Parts: sequence; C-alpha cells; structure tokens
Amino acid sequence: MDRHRRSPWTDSSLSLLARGYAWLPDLRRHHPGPVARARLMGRPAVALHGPEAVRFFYDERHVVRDGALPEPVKSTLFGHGAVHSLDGAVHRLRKAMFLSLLADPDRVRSLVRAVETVWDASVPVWAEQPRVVLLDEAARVLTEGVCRWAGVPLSDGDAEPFARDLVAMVDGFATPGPRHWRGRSARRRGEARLARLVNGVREGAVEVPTDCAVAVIARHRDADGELLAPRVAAVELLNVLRPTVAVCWFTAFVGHALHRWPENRDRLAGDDGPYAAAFAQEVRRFYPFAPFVGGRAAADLTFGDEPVGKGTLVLLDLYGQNHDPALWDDPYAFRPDRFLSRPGDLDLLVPQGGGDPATGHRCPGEAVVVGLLETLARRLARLEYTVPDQDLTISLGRMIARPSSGFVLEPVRPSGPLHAS
Ligand code: HEM
Repeated sequence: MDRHRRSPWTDSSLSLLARGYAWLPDLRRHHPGPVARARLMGRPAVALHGPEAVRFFYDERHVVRDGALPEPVKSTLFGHGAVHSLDGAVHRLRKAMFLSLLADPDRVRSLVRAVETVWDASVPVWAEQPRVVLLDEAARVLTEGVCRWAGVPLSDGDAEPFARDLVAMVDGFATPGPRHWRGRSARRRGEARLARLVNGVREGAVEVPTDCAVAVIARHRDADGELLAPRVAAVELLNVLRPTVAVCWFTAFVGHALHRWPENRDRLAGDDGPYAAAFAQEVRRFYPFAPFVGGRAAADLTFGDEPVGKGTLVLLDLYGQNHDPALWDDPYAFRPDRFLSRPGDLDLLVPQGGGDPATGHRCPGEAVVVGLLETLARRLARLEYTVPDQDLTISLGRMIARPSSGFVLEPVRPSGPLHAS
C-alpha cells in the first residue's frame, strides 16, 4: 500500500495548517505550470488557478463535490447534507432555493436595509463606550439584521451569543485547536435551535412571513419530492445566516483599509456610489478570506496537457488568483480605482468562487456581500473615531485571517448626516 495513503502526517496537511493562505501560492511557485501537485489528507491533489482553470473546475463533467469535503469542515463551517456537497440535478434544485432568496435585488436591498437599521441604532450606544471592537460589533449588528430579514426570532440578549456562535463556526474550520472545538459545539447548538424553529413553522406553532428565508427553507422540497429533514433545513438556514454574519471579517478589513489608506474616507463619506462599489470589490479582492475551494476529479482528465487521475482532489486557488501579477496590475496594492474602469469578468475576481451560480457552486451571496460592504464602508467613513495602539497584524497563517486586535475604535462619535445614505 502507498505509504502516504496511510498517514496524513507525511503529506502537506500540516504545512497547509501552518502556512495558511501562503501554502497554495507557494506550492504553485515551486511547481510552475498549469498544475501543481501535492498530497493532502493522504490523497493526491492538484492545484489550479486562472480563468481557464475556473471554467474547467466548475464543469461538473470534470469536478464533483460528493466526498470532497473533509469531516472537520462539514462539522463546523458548512454542516452535513449542505448544498456545498451536492452534485447534478439535486444540487441545482437546492441551489435554486438559495437563489430565490438571494438573487432578487429587492430582497438583497431589504437585507442591507435591515442591517443598516441595526448599525444606525448602535452608533449612539458605541458613543457611550470607551472602546469598540469593530469585528465583534459588526458580527452582532449583522446577526440582528439577518435574523430580522430571515424571520429568525431573537429574544433580548440573544443576539450576542448567537453572533459568537455564528462566528465560531467560520473561525474554527481550519484549525486543530480549541477554536475548532468551539466551532463544533456552536454548530450543534445552532442546528438544534433552528431545527426546532423549522418544526415549529411546519406545525403552525410559530408564525413567520410567508416569503422569509425560514418559510422558504421550511417548505422546500428536494428532488425526491420530500421536505428537507429538520436538521438539514437547519443546516441550510445556517448557510444563509452564518456567511452573512461572516461579513464582519470584511467589515474589520474595511476599518483596516480606511486606517492604512485614509484618502478613501472622503470619497466614501460623500455620495460617490460607483466608488463605494469599487471599494467593496477591492476589499473582497485584496484581503484574505476563502483560501481555495476543492472537489474530486469525476474521471481521468487532462488540464493544460497534464493528466489528472479520477478521484484526485482538485483545488482552485482563490486567494492566489486574486493576487496573481499576471492577472492584476500591482496586486498587493490596495487600489479601488482598478474596479472603476475594469469590466467585470466573473471568472477573474473569485473571492466567493467562480462560474455561474445557478448551475455551479459559485456563492449565491455575492450581491449581499457587495451591498453590505458598500453601505457599511460609507457608514464607517462617516464615523469619527481614533484608532488606539493595537496589533493590526493580519497573519496569513491564521484561517480565517483577521486584524489581530479585531480593529479597536475609540471613542466613537456620530459625525454629520449619519443616517442619510
Ligand atoms: C463573507 C463573505 C462570503 C464569502 C467569502 C463567501 C465565499 C464562498 C465560497 C468560496 C463559496 C464556495 C464556492 C464553491 O464551492 O465553488 C461559497 C458558497 C456559498 N455561499 Fe458564500 N461567501 C460569502 C457570503 C455569503 C452570503 C452572504 C451568503 C448567503 C446569504 C452565502 C451563501 C453561500 C452558499 C449557500 C454557498 C454554497 C453554494 C453552492 O454550493 O452551490 N455566502 N461562498
């Protein structure tokens, strides 16, 4: 038997955990060419990047998701039975449910407005506090906003612990330590709570608006014509709530960007709509978030004349592609202007995956993320605050990366017409 198959410690898994976002770009530097090879979790793996690789990767004749996700990722980040691990017609039907909630501009605007309302109500409260950790406060604001929008009831004092759990599910997926175990317990709690809610809605014991996310997911029928098992419905509801709350990482990065490059503040604080959109795109491109996505080769394949055997783990390097000097002018410079002139190429900017969201696994939440970042960046640019001494290091070895301090502000005072957007 192949020695590497038996022990995950003889392959690159530990190196990935230690090097984080730098692992895949480094691997590609050491293996120039269309395909970089490694072993991950005891399995042969290939890494691809670039728009052509995106088109290859998101073609289901090449790459499928069934059996590709490691258990620790399912038990923290995505949940068992989630849309992320489905293929073919079953995937498309489940995905259509997400798109019915997230592709309609009116629904996206109402989610953004729900978050704005909570943010605006929080500003005077922050003004009373000596210091505010932006990442934590953004998580609470986003949790309250998305729960209101989705029809998830929150009792008094519930938003903060629920926000902590939603953050823990994301923060714990790629680390073997205590963060991972916090992520697992947070998921168990979250799934149990939302499965009870789904049961309550189905039995008529809990009333929610007919077209809110809870109602849509509770009455969704899979390809077999059956309602989702309550636990799977809870998993999918979490797949709306959790990534919306994960925008708190990007919000902390917005704080970081306004601090490092303060010239952005005036343009954002004014009513420059196209600039806010370009700024949001540059935050998504520049800062580290999802490192890569992975699937399994569906057959014996060839990419760029290189063989890729059936069953091989195929990784698409999202972070590396967003920083590739062959694709981006001066990729390590933070320059929102690049998105003012550039026509959008869906397979070039891939912080949330590539391809067509309706037929493939591309994230259905991109419009939500861009909408939230536009509005939160404008609001942050209009706040007056000082940034005390703190550790603003963003370690690429930590997944998910974050400004180490979470970005501390003090004191926060409303300035100007804060409530007009
Ligand atoms: C915080 C910012 C976000 C990032 C960095 C992000 C990133 C991603 C990535 C990398 C994927 C996987 C693509 C693939 O497998 O090829 C994905 C899938 C997904 N995302 Fe997001 N996302 C974000 C926000 C959102 C939001 C706001 C929602 C919903 C409200 C959402 C819902 C989903 C769902 C349901 C999938 C699974 C799609 C599928 O498998 O077909 N995401 N996201």
